[in-house]
Amino acid sequence: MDRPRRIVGTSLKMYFNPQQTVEYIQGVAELSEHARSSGIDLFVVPDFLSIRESQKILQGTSVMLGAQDTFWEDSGAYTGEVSPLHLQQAGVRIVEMGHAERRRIFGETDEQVAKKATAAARNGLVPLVCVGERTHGPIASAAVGIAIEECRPQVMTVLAAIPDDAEVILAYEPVWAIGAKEPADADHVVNVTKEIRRMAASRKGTTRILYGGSAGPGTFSKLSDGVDGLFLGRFAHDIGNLKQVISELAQS
Ligand SMILES: O=C(CO)COP(=O)(O)O
Repeated sequence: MDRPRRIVGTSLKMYFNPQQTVEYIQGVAELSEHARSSGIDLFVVPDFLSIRESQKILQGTSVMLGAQDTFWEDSGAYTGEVSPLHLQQAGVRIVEMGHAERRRIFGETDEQVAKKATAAARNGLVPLVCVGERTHGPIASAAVGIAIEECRPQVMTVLAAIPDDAEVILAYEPVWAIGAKEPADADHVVNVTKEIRRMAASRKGTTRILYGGSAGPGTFSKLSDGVDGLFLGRFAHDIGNLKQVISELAQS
């Protein structure tokens, strides 16, 4: 089966203030041509406060703008929430949901993630659904099975909810590998993501699978059997690293 286009992106989480975010987004905009000519899709996910300014900087480039979360209703009395319709109207193309930090700190459930993914797809946005096991099993061989069984409901609840032809991005981010010194072991990631790909094999819509968790330069080449790209955190704060990862995706 043909593999989809490779894709890399980064979420800024809550690391940068608005001024730092603008400067960073300008740096990403300058990578647009490098990504486009390399045949790599590129996205960046600033905080909500910076969405409009980021859109202005990125318009006319090939860089896709993302948001870090969304609500599942389009409008109404939902204090503090952000509408997927309004995100789409603001120029957002990709919406992240179910990140480990939101599951852990804010109690986000598979059912809520599925509702958010449905709302994103309904508004023409691509859901970027983060999945991953919380702890690493003590023995490498058993850890793969444990990870797959923990990821399965996270993936299947979303795939059962969204239209079969909707585009979706699944980011496999083992919770224990987020904020770590190094990414998860490559064999582990490839084995788990191959199984995640099987979970989505019958879908009509494009399904891309990313790896996230302390990823950076040097990570992708060992994972290319399993994933279509990377979802970067801290190691993309240096724009040079993001540029390097784009090159590696094009070469591997
Ligand atoms: O959570 C992540 C991306 O969503 C990964 O973050 P780090 O690369 O900083 O571990």
